[in-house]
Amino acid sequence: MEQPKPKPRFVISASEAQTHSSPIAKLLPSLVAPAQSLARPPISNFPVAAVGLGASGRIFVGVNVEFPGLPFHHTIHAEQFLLTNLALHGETRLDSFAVSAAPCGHCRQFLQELRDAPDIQILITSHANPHFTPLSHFLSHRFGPHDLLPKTAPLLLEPRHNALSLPTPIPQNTNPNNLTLPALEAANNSHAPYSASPSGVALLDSKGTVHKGSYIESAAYNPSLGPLQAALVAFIVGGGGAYDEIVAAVLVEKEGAAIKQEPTARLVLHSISPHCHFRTFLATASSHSPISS
Ligand SMILES: O=c1ccn([C@H]2C[C@H](O)[C@@H](CO)O2)c(=O)[nH]1
Ligand SMILES: [Zn+2]
Repeated sequence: MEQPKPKPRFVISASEAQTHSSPIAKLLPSLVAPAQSLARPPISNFPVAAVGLGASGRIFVGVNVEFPGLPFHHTIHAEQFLLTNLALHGETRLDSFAVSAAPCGHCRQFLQELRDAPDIQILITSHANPHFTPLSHFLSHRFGPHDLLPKTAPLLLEPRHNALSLPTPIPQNTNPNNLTLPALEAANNSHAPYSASPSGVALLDSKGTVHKGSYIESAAYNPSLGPLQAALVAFIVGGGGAYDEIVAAVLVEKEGAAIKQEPTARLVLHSISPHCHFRTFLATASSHSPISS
């Protein structure tokens, strides 16, 4: 008798991945089609899923997310979602991933933020003869972090602390939902070495769960993923449904920063959850901040 198909999930533990009878090279592509049902593409109706293996042995899923009523550049690509999901769970390396369609140029560029990016193995399940091929084959002559940063700078997924702090005390009446500290933590994890303008968002849903997202920059600037998008990834991974379940949001960004997230985050949030309460707090960077040196 055929086994009932397990429901697709965004994270699979290493021990669970090992209990599967198929080797990882077969398991990753086998999870792509079921994971496509987790995508949210109301405009294109083109669901994309990327299923990746982290260095810890855990398996992570990324899907595309589209926002009706907003310009296309707010879209989250499946590969961006995958990297955000890895960051959210403290995974430090992406080994390989299987994806339902060829990664676009924007995603090939976004993946350059990872250490040893050229070695990441990619399999496209919709191809006639699917097999793993290194990212360097998809994007040769890369432009990446090494073009702009010193070799020692932490890359995406590598441990960092941006040394941001908030003026104390934060008045209690401005912090009704305890979102400020999670948003500060997210800002301190943000990968923003090109602008030195880290930021983070914390969202509160109607069940009382907090979801954190850290802004992720790309060396090529435009493929960067905003802090609200990153927090929406956490909301979706955390089982969130409709966006109007998001009742409150806090953005933390750096005082006097070269780039500002506040107007864009407010606009996107207002569009997807019109009654959501939104506040911004400005953080100061200590003079020993690794990103301002
Ligand atoms: O590399 C890619 C290419 C496209 N898409 C998504 C974006 C949009 O939602 C839809 C159509 O382009 O597919 C991805 O997620 N990854
Ligand atoms: Zn893409």
